[in-house]
Amino acid sequence: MSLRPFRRYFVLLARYLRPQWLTTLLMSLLLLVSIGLQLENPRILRDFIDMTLAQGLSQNLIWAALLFLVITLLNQAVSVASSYLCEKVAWTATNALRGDLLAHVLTLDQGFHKSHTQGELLERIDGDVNDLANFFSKFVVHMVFHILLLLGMLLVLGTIDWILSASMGLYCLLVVAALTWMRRPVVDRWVVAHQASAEFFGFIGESLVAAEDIRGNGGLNYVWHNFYQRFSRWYNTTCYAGWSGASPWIISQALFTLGKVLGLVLGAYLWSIHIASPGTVYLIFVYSNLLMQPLDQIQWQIQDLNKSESCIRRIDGLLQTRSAIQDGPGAMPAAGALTLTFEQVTFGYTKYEPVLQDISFQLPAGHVLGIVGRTGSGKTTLSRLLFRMYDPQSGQICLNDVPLTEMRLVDLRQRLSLITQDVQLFDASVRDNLTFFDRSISDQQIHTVLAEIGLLDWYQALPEGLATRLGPTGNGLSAGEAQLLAFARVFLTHPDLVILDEASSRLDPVTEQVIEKAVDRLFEQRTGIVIAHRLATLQRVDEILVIEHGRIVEAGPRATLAADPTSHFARLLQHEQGGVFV
Ligand SMILES: Nc1ncnc2c1ncn2[C@@H]1O[C@H](COP(=O)(O)OP(=O)(O)OP(=O)(O)O)[C@@H](O)[C@H]1O
Repeated sequence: MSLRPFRRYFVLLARYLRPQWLTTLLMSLLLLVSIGLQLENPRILRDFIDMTLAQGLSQNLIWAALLFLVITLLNQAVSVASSYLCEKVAWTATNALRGDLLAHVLTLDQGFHKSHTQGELLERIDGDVNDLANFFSKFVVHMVFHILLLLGMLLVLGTIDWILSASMGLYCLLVVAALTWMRRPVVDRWVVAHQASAEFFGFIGESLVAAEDIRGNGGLNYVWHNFYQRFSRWYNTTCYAGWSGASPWIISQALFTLGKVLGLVLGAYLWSIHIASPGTVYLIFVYSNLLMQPLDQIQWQIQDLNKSESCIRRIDGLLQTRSAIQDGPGAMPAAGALTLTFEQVTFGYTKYEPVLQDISFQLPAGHVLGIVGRTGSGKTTLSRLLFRMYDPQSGQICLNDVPLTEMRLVDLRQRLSLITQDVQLFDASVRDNLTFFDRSISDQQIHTVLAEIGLLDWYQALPEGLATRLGPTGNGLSAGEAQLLAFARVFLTHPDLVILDEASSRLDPVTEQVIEKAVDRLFEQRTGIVIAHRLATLQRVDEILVIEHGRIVEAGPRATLAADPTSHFARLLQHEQGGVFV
C-alpha cells in the first residue's frame, strides 16, 4: 500500500483532533486503563483455580473472587466513560469538518456549482463525513488499544512459554496481513457506492425543488422512473461493496476458530509435559480466546477503514478542488459611485461557444445604464461577469480603472448589489433575511427602509415583528413581497453599484409605482444598471446598450437614441407591445 493514504489519514486526524487533544488524551488514558484491567482478570482466575486445586476452599478464594468482581465493575465504568468521550471527539471533529467543507464549497465558482446538484453536494458534505465518525473517535485509539492489548497478552503468554507466545504472535501477524490484503478492492467499491448515493440524493433534491413544476407539467412518471433507476444503482453498488467487505469477515471467523484450536492444543501439550498447571492451561485458553477480541476489532476497524478511506478520498478530492475564480491582491477602487469599464470582453460558458463577444463600453460614476436585448442575448451573463461569478476568456472589466481581478472577491462583492427575479429567502427571521445575518444593522435602520419601500403595513401585521420567522424558502410571502424584501436588503447594504435584473417583473402596477420612488433614491449617488425586457422600466436610465447575440449593436444616451427613428432602441420602442418587449 502506498504511503499516500496514510498521509491523508494523518493530516485529517492531526487537523481535527489537535483542538481536542485533552479529551483525546483522556480517552486514550481510559482505554489504557481498560487494557490493564482486561489483562488482569484472567490472571486472577488462574490463581483462583490453582489455589482451589492446591488448598481447597479458603479465605483467599473469597478475596480473589471479590477482586475479580471489583475489576470487572471498574472495567465497565471505564468503558462507559471512554465511549462517552469517543462520541464527543467524533461529533466535534465531524462537525468541524462539515463546517470546513461547507465553507470551501461556498468559495467555489459558479461553474462548479452548475455541474453539481445540491443533493450531491449535501451528500458529500454530510453523508461522507457521517461515515468518518468512527475514524475520528476510534480508529487510531482503538487500533493502538487493541495492538497493545494483543502485545500484553503475548507478553503474559511469554512468561509461561516463549514458543507458545511466538506461535500465537506469528498466527496474529498472519491474520492481520491476510485481512489487510483482502480489503484492497473493497475501497474502490465503496467509492462507487458513495458516488451512487450522492447522485441519488442529488436527484431527490432537484425533484423536490422543482416539485411544483413537475406536478403541473405531468412529469411524475419521469421522476419515478429516474428515482427507481438511481435507487437501484445505489442499492446494487452498496450491496456489492458490503458483500465484498463481508468475505474478509467470513474468512476471519474461520481463522479465529483456528486460533482457538491452536491455543487449546498448545495448552494441552504444555500440561502434558508438566510445564503448565491446570490454572495456566485455563489462562492460555482464555487468552487465546481473548486474542480473538483485538484481532476481531482490528479487522472491524480495517473494514470500517474501507468505508472511511473512500469517504476520505472524496472529501480530499472536494477540498483539493480549487475555484476557477481566485482573489486578487487586494486593490480597492476609491470610495463612492463607481465608473464601470468593459474592455473587449469575450466570454462563453464553454470554450468554443462565446456568449458575449468583444464587449466594450464605459459607464461613468453615478450614471444609470439600461441593457436591452432579446432572450438569450447575454444580458444576465454580463452581470455575472461583473460579480466575478465567471471570468472573461479575454478582455478585462474595471471599476474606477482597477481591474476586477486585482480586487479581493469579498471587497468586490461588498461594493455591488444585484436584485434578480429569483429572490433567495431563508428559513430565518425577517431581520436575518433582510440583513443577511449582519447584527450591526439596527432595528431602526430596518424600519426606515421598510417604510421607504412601502412594506410598513406588511411589517406591522407580522405577529412577532422583525423576529417573525419566514419559514422555508420564504413560505407565506407573495412573489411581489419577496421582491420588495430584496429591494430592502440592497437599501441596507449601501452598495456603490446596483444591478436590477428584471427586478420589478413580479410587481403589480400599484406596488411597482411604490417602489419606483425608492429605486430613484437607490440610484442617487450610485452607478446603476437596469436589465429589462419592459422598456417602460428604462425611463430613469441615462444610457442604453442594445445587445444582440452577445454583441453590442448600439450604445448611447437614452434620450438621443429614443429620438432617432433609425436607432435600434427607437425601433424596439415602436415594436413594444403592451409594454413588453418580446
Ligand atoms: N450557466 C450557464 N451555462 C451554460 N450556458 C448558459 C448558462 N447561463 C446562460 N447560458 C446561455 O448563455 C446565453 C445567454 O444567457 P443570458 O442568461 O445571459 O441571456 P439573457 O439575455 O439574460 O436572457 P433572458 O433575457 O432570457 O434572461 C444563453 O444562450 C443561455 O442559454
